[in-house]
Amino acid sequence: MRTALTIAGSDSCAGAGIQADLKTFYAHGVYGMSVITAVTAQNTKGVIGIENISADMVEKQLDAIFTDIKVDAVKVGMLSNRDIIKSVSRKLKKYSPDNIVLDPVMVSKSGHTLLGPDAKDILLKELLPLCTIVTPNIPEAEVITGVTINSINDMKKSCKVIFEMGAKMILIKGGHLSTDPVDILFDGKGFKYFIGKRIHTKNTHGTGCTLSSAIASNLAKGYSVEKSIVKAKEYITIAIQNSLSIGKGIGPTNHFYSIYKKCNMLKEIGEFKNEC
Ligand SMILES: Nc1ncnc2c1ncn2[C@@H]1O[C@H](COP(=O)(O)OP(=O)(O)OP(=O)(O)O)[C@@H](O)[C@H]1O
Ligand SMILES: Cc1ncc(COP(=O)(O)O)c(N)n1
Repeated sequence: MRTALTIAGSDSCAGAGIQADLKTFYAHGVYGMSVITAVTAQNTKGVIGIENISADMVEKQLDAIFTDIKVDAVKVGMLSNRDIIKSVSRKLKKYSPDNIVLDPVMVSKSGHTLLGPDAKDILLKELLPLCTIVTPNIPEAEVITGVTINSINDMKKSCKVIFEMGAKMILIKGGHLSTDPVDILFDGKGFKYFIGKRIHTKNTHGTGCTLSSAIASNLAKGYSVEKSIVKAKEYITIAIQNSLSIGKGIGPTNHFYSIYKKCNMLKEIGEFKNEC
């Protein structure tokens, strides 16, 4: 079985962070593992508290996994502060896994800061160049580049700036556009466009976490970066279409629906015999 590791924060309501990542790995048939960088007290309405894990304990978790188990892909999410970023970068440099997807989480959908203001520079300098692909949303791309994004052209300009900073591949996600969402991939040579239809729902908690861990799952299974994004977009679209009105705020996406659909499909073609 292929394996994937998430290095991210815990979200107590499980719409985003470690919990969303592990659900996504599971739904993709990939063995999921976790290194927790912070514990957040969080629900669909917002973030109530954050307690960071010490950099030393983050390193111990990384050593525990990498000295024992082959990791086919890594997804990196919330990293909180400079010390944690330095530790994660050092260990990823040392163990050098084949595929690293960096979701540069900065602010939650509910507006809470998840990355210290002094941590951005070290993230870009130490971690960005180690990653196969970085997946900022529009506000994150604006903070990284200083380029205001109002159009597809602005997204393309930002991709080029992030490439110049040392990223190998950049996917700027269009969930925050006012139009239909268009995600743009740049590999230093050309652009690819992943065009979606906007699903009108308030329940989009954890969409970025889910997309990046779906990309990591597909990379772990050996798909190319482009194919991994196409398949991850299919997954997130179904998860948003069937998102859940749980709680009073921004509800989570629905991972179960994808598994359920897959099981029924396998049943139909006679390859799934057990109860699903
Ligand atoms: N309402 C929507 N309808 C269809 N696709 C969407 C919608 N919102 C987001 N997406 C898609 O979901 C993926 C994640 O994009 P988004 O811009 O929401 O990331 P994000 O802001 O990092 O998410 P989060 O911070 O909530 O985890 C992208 O592929 C985007 O196109
Ligand atoms: C632990 C953790 N990681 C990431 C996010 C971003 O997700 P969102 O933007 O949907 O709030 C979050 N809220 N919590």
